[in-house]
Amino acid sequence: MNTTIYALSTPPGRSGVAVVRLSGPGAGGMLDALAGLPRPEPRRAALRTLNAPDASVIDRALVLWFPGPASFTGEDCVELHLHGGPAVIEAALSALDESGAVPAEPGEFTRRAFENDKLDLTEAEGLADLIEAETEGQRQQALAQMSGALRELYEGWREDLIVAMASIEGEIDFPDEADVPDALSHVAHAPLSRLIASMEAHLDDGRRGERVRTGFSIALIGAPNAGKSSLLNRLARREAAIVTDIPGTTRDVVEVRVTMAGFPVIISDTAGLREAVDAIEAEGVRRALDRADNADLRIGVVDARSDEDLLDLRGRLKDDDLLVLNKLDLAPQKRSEGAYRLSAKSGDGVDMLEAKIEEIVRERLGARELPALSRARHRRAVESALAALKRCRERLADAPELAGEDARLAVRALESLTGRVDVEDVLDRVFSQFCIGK
Ligand SMILES: Nc1nc2c(ncn2[C@@H]2O[C@H](COP(=O)(O)OP(=O)(O)OP(=O)(O)O)[C@@H](O)[C@H]2O)c(=O)[nH]1
Ligand SMILES: [K+]
Ligand SMILES: [Mg+2]
Repeated sequence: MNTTIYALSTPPGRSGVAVVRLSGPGAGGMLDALAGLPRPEPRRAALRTLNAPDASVIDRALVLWFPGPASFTGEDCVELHLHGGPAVIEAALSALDESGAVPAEPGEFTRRAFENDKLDLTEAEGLADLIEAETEGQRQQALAQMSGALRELYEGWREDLIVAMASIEGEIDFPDEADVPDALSHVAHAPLSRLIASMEAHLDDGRRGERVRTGFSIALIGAPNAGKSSLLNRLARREAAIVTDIPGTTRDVVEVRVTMAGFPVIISDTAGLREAVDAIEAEGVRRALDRADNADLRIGVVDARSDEDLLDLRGRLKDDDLLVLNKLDLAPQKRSEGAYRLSAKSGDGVDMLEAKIEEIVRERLGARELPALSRARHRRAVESALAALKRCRERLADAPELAGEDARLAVRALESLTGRVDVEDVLDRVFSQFCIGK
C-alpha cells in the first residue's frame, strides 16, 4: 500500500493563496480530521475551518476532495487552498505530518499518476516542460507533448512493429508447412521499411525539439575590435559584455539569453580571432572556435574597413551563416555580397539583422506536422530502435530467428520511450527533474 504524500504545490514564500496537495489512501481521512465532517462533494470546492490535531484553528480555507481513480494521480487526492502566509502553510504542513502523511519527493505526484497509467513517460516529460516553459514556443511544444503527441507517434510505431513481428515469427514457427508461403518473412519487408523511413525522418529534424527546450545557439565571431561585444549588447539590450577600443578585450565566452520568435536563443560573444599574444588570449581564441563549431548559427562580424578580415571571415562561415559589415558609419559606401550592413555603435541597421535572425529561428524551430523529439533520451531510444530494425530487415530472408530477436529489441527500445517497460533509472531521472509538489 502506498504512503500518503503531501506537498506545497505553489512556490514557497508569501502569496494570496497557497495550495497544498495530498495523495494516497489516507488523504480522505486526513481531510476529515482537518476540516471535519461531512466530507465535501467530490471535485467541489467547500469553505471549511481547518483544525490542527490539538484543536487549534489553522485557517479558513477552500478544500477539494478528489476520490481516486478519477484524480490526477489516480489515488485519493485532496487540495487545500490556504491563505498564502508562511505561518499558515507551516501549520497546515505540520498538521499533515502529525497525521502520518509524508513529504512528497520531487515529481512524486506525477510519478504516481504515471504508475496508475494516467499518463505515459513522454506525457509526464511534457508536463515537466510545461512547468519549465519560459517562452511561447516552449509552451506550445510542451503542451502538445503533454497531450500525447509523442505518445501517439511512438505507440503507433510499436503497434506497426508488433504486426510486422507476427509475420516474422510465423516464419520461425512453421518453417516447413505448406500453407505458410516461403516468402512470408518478406511480408514484413514493406512495413519495416516504412517504419525505418518514419524513424529516420523523426531523427533528421535538426534537433528541433531539443533546441526548443534548451535554446537555439548563436556565436558571434570575428577579428579583435570588429565590434562583436557592441553587437551583443545591442541584441541583448543591455551592457552584457565589456566594450573598449583595446583589441583583445573579450576573452571568455559571454552568453546572453534572449527570446526570439517565441523561442529561447543563446547568443555567445567570443574572443577576437587572431594570433594570441598570451596564454589567456590563446585559451579565449580556442574557446571562441569551439563555440563557433558547436553553434546552430554563426554571425561573422567584420570592421567594414578591412578587406583582409572580410576574406578571412568568409572562409570560416558556413553557407547558412550570417555576415555583418560593422562600423558602417566609418565606411558608408562599403558593401559585400549578402552581408548585413550596420553600426553596432549607433544601432543603425541592427533591426534588419534581428529580423533575419528571428526568421531563421522561426524556420528551424517552428512547429511541423510531426511532433519533435524533445530530449536526448528520445533520440537515443529511437536510434537504437532504428538500428535494430535495420538489422532485422537484413536478416528477414536468411535468419528469421535473429530477425525476430532484433524486432523484439526495437519494440523494447520504443517501450522504454513511453515507459511501458520499467527502466527504473530512466524513471528516477525523469521524475527527479520535477519540482516538489508536482
Ligand atoms: N565607429 C564605430 N565604432 C564601433 C562600432 N562598433 C564598435 N565600435 C567600437 O569598436 C571598438 C571595439 O568594439 P568591441 O565591441 O569591443 O569589439 P570586439 O569585437 O568585441 O573586440 P574584442 O573583444 O577585443 O575582440 C570599441 O571602441 C567600439 O566602441 C561602430 O559601429 N562604429
Ligand atoms: K575591443
Ligand atoms: Mg569583445
